[in-house]
Amino acid sequence: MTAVAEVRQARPLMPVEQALAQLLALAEAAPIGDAESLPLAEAEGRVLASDLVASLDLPPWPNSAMDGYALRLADWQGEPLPVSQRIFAGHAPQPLQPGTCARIFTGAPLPAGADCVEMQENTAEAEDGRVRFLEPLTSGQNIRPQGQETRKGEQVMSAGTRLGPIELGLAASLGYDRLQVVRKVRVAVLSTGDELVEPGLALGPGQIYNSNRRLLVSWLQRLGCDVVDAGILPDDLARTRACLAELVDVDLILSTGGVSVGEADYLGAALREAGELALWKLAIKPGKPLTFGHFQGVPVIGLPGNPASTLVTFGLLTRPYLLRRQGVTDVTPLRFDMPAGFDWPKPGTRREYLRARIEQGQVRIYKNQSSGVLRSAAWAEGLVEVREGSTPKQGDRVPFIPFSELLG
Ligand SMILES: Nc1nc2c(c(=O)[nH]1)N[C@H]1C(S)=C(S)[C@@H](COP(=O)(O)OP(=O)(O)OC[C@H]3O[C@@H](n4cnc5c(N)ncnc54)[C@H](O)[C@@H]3O)O[C@H]1N2
Ligand code: MOO
Ligand SMILES: [Mg+2]
Repeated sequence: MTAVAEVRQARPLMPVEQALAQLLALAEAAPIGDAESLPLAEAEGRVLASDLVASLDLPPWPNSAMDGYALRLADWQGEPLPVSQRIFAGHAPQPLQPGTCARIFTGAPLPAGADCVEMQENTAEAEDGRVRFLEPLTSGQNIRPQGQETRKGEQVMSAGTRLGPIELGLAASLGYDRLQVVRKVRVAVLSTGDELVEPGLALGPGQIYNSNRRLLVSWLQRLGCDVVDAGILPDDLARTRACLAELVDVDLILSTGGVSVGEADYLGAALREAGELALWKLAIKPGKPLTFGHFQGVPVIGLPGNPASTLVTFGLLTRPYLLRRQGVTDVTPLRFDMPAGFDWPKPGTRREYLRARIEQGQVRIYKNQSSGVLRSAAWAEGLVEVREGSTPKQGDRVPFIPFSELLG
């Protein structure tokens, strides 16, 4: 059968879960093995290459959780105690003199011999500057013990953790100024289509502006990828082959357009020729013709050209693939079950991802869900998932995936 005859054949659509599982398995088979050491300031968005082990106890010594007074409980018989020292954060205390208390401030080291801190609001000044404790006291109160957060030698983050502000803060709290991270994934972005013109230039007849390139390049940069802009590729089989053959030193070729069954859709043909088309046609809407293959050993993901299809298939399938190649285990976006603020009477044969937002606690969908309408996504705050065959009605709970789960 010729390639053209083959693509004209109807074939069953692959369920989204199955496609994702296959993509993740392919990602695991091609891990980005190299690591580099980076200062914390440059590590945001990157993936930890090795487990991070605490090099010290945290906190390194017992300290006060309150501004107040430290004392030894056994020294207190209900009478006011004299103050024998003042201890500020960042300063070393003297051992506590028996029969006295110490003025102490939040974060200051507890003096040896003290086993209790009382907040100043529960004290009163007595004669000679002594301190009267007004409430019952218990041993250990308001003390943050040494190692309460982390013990030296304990694993605090595992390889494959993505480093955001919180993880970087945690590494800093343990004194790390550099981390071993997986090297950046190199992704070539290719926009296919005779109709495409870059913004800023004049449009000729039949032309439109290339929006997918900007969307993908910005998104990939957020994901910590090294982007190679491979420009616009005209709809031509020979040019497609030649272009793919040049992109040899990348980890992934990510193209848009040219994956459906039109006579100017050449990406699938080029991959089919090269004998390595692993995935094509998914039960997803938008995004059905998503394509995965290899060209001369380099993985290629062909996203459908319609901008909303590009967005959905990048967010739900390509993003997890790229993260898994860096060793990230948890690549599943959170979904929140929310009451539908719409009726969906017609059951579909593909899993639909509708551009939606939350209004008054309900999921509302954009009026025009055409895959060519990127404005729907700009209006939206996320995607609502409608499963194959299901017909949610007003008030039924539907899974909502916020864009914030996908964009970073
Ligand atoms: N006979 C059939 N036709 C189509 C089918 C089908 O099953 N049978 N599927 C439709 C679906 S679903 C989709 S999605 C599209 C996917 O098409 P391609 O991936 O081949 O993309 P193109 O045909 O090249 O372009 C589609 C659409 O998107 C616009 N586009 C492309 N690239 C960009 C870009 N970088 N920036 C902005 N807009 C872009 C392009 O102009 C087209 O309008 O196929 C359906 N057809
Ligand atoms: O699957 Mo296409 O992406 O609906 O327009
Ligand atoms: Mg097409």
